[in-house]
Amino acid sequence: MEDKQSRELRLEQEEEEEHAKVDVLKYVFGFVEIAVVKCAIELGIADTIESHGSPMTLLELSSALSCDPSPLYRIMRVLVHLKIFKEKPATQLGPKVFAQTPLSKWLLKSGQNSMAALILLESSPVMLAPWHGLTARIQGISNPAFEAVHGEDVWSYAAANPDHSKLINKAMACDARVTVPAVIESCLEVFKGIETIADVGGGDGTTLRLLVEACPWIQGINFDLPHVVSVARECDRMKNVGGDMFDSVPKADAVIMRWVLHDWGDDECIRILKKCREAIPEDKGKVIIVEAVIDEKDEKEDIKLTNVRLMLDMTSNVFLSISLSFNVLTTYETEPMDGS
Ligand SMILES: C[S@@+](CC[C@H](N)C(=O)[O-])C[C@H]1O[C@@H](n2cnc3c(N)ncnc32)[C@H](O)[C@@H]1O
Repeated sequence: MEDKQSRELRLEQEEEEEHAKVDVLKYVFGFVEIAVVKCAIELGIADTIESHGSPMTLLELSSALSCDPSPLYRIMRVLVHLKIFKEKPATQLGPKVFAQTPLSKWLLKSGQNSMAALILLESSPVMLAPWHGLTARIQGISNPAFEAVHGEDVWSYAAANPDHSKLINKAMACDARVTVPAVIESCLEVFKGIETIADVGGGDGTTLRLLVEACPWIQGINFDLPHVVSVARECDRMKNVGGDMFDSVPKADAVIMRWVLHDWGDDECIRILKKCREAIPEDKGKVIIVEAVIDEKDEKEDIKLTNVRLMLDMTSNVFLSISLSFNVLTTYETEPMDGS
């Protein structure tokens, strides 16, 4: 006869098998979530409800978006299931309505908290195609998968394709608008005493603009590839300089790099850091790195953030040279170089 312990173990295994039967279907249809969210952004569903000023019925929404109500309803049903929008029950006076949630507001096409550009970048055909080369990449058969598909690395491709470059810059800017104020608020001490700072790989200058606005004692240089800075915005106490960080970095009291090193392998990171070291004063220079860090030993980590860090690391693996990822602000005070 089965004892209590064996019975419990058997029931636990049966339960796990039941869950697995359903869980595996996530991988059959996983791509649909991204496609539906992308569609919601492209249609401007969140923007339409926002400018309407109150929740909308299906007919109001379909008329505002010039869509057939039936397919729109099916998209809305998924978006409600994903808790991106809320469906509020019908009242005596009218039918059910669709309302914004904190999550749908991240899908607005513009504004302080918009992540739309980053979602549109990552779900663009250009960025999705390389994922088909992940296996070959892991087996070491191919170059970074982006190069294998597009024939050149991400940055050369962006230089030759202004629309894609614009999408990258917009995507980076929307993330910067969210993370940079948090970095400044929690690490203001780091920026005290810095008179000039170069943002290396600074994109369209959003990070630096937020920094000089919050720290009026700082003058900034936004440094990036020439095709990027040629379309970057100018603002007070900040200028744009084009160049290649593997050749040299503009001289300043400090260098900041946000989301740059994770794009490169160890050898390239060392070359970039040496150029940063040459650009700052011997005795009091700073290199400030803002990155995602995977801490495999931290068992108390927020599981959702760990998920984001691991996924970000996979994008580095597919698109670029191999690297680990970081997510904290780290500063290195300068020390005399020993030539290594
Ligand atoms: C992931 S983006 C980060 C943008 C920006 N730091 C931010 O946080 O929004 C990486 C940036 O590095 C720039 N970059 C790539 N290669 C470069 C190079 N050789 N010299 C200077 N910038 C480079 C890219 O053009 C891009 O703007």
